[in-house]
Amino acid sequence: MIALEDVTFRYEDMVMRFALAIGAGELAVVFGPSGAGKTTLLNLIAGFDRPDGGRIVIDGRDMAGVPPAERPVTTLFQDHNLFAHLSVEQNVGLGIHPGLKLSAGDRERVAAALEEVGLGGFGKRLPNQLSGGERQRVALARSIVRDRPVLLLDEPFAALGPAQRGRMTALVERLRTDRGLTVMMVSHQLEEARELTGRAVFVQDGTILCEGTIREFLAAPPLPEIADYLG
Ligand SMILES: Nc1ncnc2c1ncn2[C@@H]1O[C@H](COP(=O)(O)OP(=O)(O)OP(=O)(O)O)[C@@H](O)[C@H]1O
Repeated sequence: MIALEDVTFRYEDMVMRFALAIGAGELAVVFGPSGAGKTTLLNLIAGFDRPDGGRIVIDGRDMAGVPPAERPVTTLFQDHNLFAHLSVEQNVGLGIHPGLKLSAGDRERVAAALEEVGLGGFGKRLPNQLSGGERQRVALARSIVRDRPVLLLDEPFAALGPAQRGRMTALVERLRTDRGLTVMMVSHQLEEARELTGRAVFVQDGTILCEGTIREFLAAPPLPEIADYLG
């Protein structure tokens, strides 16, 4: 579903180089030190950054020249996901139509997505009338109505407490299995993904240093750098 073939990208003095292949319906947790290039990796896939070399193929299509809005990808960030002056249902509706012109069928899809993330009945509220976790669930509902096969998550739950983070991770996992989504999630807390079946991707100094299953990485970190990082 996602293939990065010798992709290079540079910020002034930092050169990054990524090669990666993720299958349809797979979960990959991307982790590694601050400044390693995790967000850049997601931005390259989403199309917010353009590679200097190499190829990115998503769902069998070369993404060269394809703008973010036309990629089969939706991205959820840590914050800045919602418009403060729009209601919850309007914010979710933006995932279907940027001009808020929603048909009756569209409104049903919005209501169904809000139910799916446990926010049925919250549609008329404004974002400032919600908790941080509820706001991120609204953003997740908007990702759902966009109906793209790839979901990229850049530490979207980092500002939440441990219990809330656990519930959000479980919700993402349910969406992945119910909808067959391919999910890449940046997280500093590999430990919190312990229960998930998926791949761990360790990024350091602008490259993928090592990959394995989440379980293997937690049970026996394959490199001293990873053991150091995990503490
Ligand atoms: N717009 C930019 N201009 C120049 N350098 C940048 C820019 N954005 C990021 N960088 C640099 O690129 C490197 C990788 O940044 P990136 O945000 O991908 O790291 P990260 O692994 O996501 O870090 P964190 O865990 O702290 O969010 C860092 O050294 C950063 O300073």
